[in-house]
Amino acid sequence: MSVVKVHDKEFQPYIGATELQLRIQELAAQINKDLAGERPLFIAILNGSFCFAADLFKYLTIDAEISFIKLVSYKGTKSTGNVVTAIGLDEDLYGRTVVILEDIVDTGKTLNQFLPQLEHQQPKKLLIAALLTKPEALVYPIKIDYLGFSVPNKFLLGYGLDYDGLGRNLPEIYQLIENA
Ligand SMILES: O=P(O)(O)OC[C@H]1O[C@H](OP(=O)(O)OP(=O)(O)O)[C@H](O)[C@@H]1O
Ligand code: HPA
Repeated sequence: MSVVKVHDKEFQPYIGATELQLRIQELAAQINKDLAGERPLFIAILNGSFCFAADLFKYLTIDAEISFIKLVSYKGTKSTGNVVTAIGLDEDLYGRTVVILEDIVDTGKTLNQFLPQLEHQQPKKLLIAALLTKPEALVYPIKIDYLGFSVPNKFLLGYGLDYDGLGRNLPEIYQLIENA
């Protein structure tokens, strides 16, 4: 692994492909143990989570379903602020064990705005699996049930994460080199 340049910025290797896969296998093993017999519904939030979702799901050995949604945020009126709606969520969550799949919880804003919509449907359990989180960046507290890595507050790239549309196809995770 070496430094990569995407658009105008340089990124250094941060988490290798093997380390990623080993950690995701550990998360899957824990989920296999915790949710056996519950036939959980995994909801992966696009775009960024597609690599994490695909790999984690392949390591599951229990009965499980998966669905993909896209969140769209737009400016509301001053009184409502940003509103996040889901495109593509067809399943009825009532009484289900639901696991949200995210590549990264950064400020927590996305999930903070979206989770109430899911809770409204009264799932039996609403769990969160996130590959990455940046504790120093978290503004909206989110309880992550299955966490891959806690990382410093630096911009990351690769394994689904993009910089202005590019870099999602890198099989490992890179960190922005500041002032490069
Ligand atoms: O905790 P937050 O500060 O809300 O950041 C996390 C969100 O940001 C990224 O999505 P993004 O909106 O960049 O869209 P993308 O997945 O299509 O890249 C990521 O996939 C999370 O959904
Ligand atoms: O560090 C990041 N990299 C790419 N996309 C992101 N979305 C939230 N945080 C990040």
